[in-house]
Amino acid sequence: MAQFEEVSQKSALHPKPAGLVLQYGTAGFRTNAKNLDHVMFRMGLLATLRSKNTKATIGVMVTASHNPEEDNGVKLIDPMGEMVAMVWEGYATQLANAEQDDLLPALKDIIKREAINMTQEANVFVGRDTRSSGACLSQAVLDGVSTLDGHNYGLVTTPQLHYMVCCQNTQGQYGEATVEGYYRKLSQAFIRLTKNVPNRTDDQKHLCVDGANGIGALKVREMERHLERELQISLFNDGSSGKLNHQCGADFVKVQQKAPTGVEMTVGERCCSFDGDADRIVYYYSSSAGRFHLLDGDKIATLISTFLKELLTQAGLDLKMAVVQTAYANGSSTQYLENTMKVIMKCTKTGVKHLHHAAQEFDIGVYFESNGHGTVLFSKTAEQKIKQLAEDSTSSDEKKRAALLLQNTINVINQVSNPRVIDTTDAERRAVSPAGLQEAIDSLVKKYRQARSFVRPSGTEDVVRVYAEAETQESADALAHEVSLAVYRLAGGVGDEPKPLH
Ligand SMILES: CC(=O)N[C@H]1[C@@H](OP(=O)(O)O)O[C@H](CO)[C@@H](O)[C@@H]1O
Ligand SMILES: [Mg+2]
Repeated sequence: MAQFEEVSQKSALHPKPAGLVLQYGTAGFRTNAKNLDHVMFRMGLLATLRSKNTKATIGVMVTASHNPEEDNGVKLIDPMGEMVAMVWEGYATQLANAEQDDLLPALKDIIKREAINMTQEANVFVGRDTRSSGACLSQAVLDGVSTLDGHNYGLVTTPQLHYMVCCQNTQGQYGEATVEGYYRKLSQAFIRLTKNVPNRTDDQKHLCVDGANGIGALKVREMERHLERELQISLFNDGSSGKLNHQCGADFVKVQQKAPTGVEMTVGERCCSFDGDADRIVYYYSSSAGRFHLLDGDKIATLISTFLKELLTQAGLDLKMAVVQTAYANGSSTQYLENTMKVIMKCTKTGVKHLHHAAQEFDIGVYFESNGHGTVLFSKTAEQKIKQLAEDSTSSDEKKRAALLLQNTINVINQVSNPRVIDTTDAERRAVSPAGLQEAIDSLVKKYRQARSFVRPSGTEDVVRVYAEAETQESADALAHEVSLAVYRLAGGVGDEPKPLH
């Protein structure tokens, strides 16, 4: 077929370095930008197939999120704005790793397995963050998508591209598939929501935003114009001089537990940080004693679910709400939500797609990773019940007010999303191999008060991650070090022995 001949010719312009092997991990492909041209071209091909296969628009986001500026990556977005289906992650890996001569057979294999009708039209939306390699790499994606079937949105955040894909596939029901449409929908809901907050002070209208020197900075500037001064933003790390994610951004703040470079915090001032593609957020402030307080994903989930629970009670609505976390959630947040707030709690594997799927099982599913990825999902039934109540002329003022606040909350939230020897179970909280590792961790944990620890292979880097929590910082550090040594000993460590953590 002519289509395949064209693929053959074009793929020669995007050659794969022989022997290079990459894996579609938790957040797609991610590595040094120099090694990604062929991957981008091939993801353009794959997104086209996925679009024909689902008869819907598919998104391709070119980003390496919180990683250094020199890196880049790519992730695919499925029709409703969610992460691409798991079996297609496998196809992505096959296609990215096929040597030059094996590309066509690999492509034909996917077409056959999924019984794809090649005459079906395709539509692919492409977006990228601010990395300097992004323009060329998104062009390589578009080379893979036939020119008629692609739309390049250029510079957008990951949540914006998810939103646009979802709008396109719901014929505008979710909103208008443009960046302006995104600002309008979210800012109008925000203004309505905050106007209903009694006695909102000027302090509460002010927010310091660390843009991580990336796309979040550009887009928050654009959005500010729509907020009618209901939110006044002081923007730091706007990309005009600093380097992307360097000494700033959500990951830096979460890991270092301190303010990013460039943000001058006054006591009690509200601050927040995005990551490199603005799909993570963490908040922080400093108390009068100069102590740094972080509001990470665990705290955000706690605040949101408490707020929603209050409104549900006021509205008299019987909706099933759950909070979904991962093994990284601080044990006290889980206990507080479960025992004090009486919220249904779920724990899943690391990675937004796992949390997202678990959250979909409830009328209202609040999900957050500790590092600040997350959102709230409302089922269709929940949305309908809330709408009915808001429009019901016979219900009391209090109920109506609560229902209206819930409605504005739904609209202010962008609901669409965004190795090897060690094997784990129980949402990655226990290791089943290598033999003896879990027992070793259990006996180390027993030595400390209020302690938890687990290990798991990262889904985005070639490392094993060690997590530890305990009553004091010193105990947590000591436990982390001891568990790292056990991993090194029992999982056949290579390279340097692990060093104590800070
Ligand atoms: C401990 C941690 O923060 N892990 C991150 C990280 O995954 P790893 O599988 O741990 O490398 O990157 C993922 C994608 O961005 C994110 O979803 C996840 O939360
Ligand atoms: Mg990110």
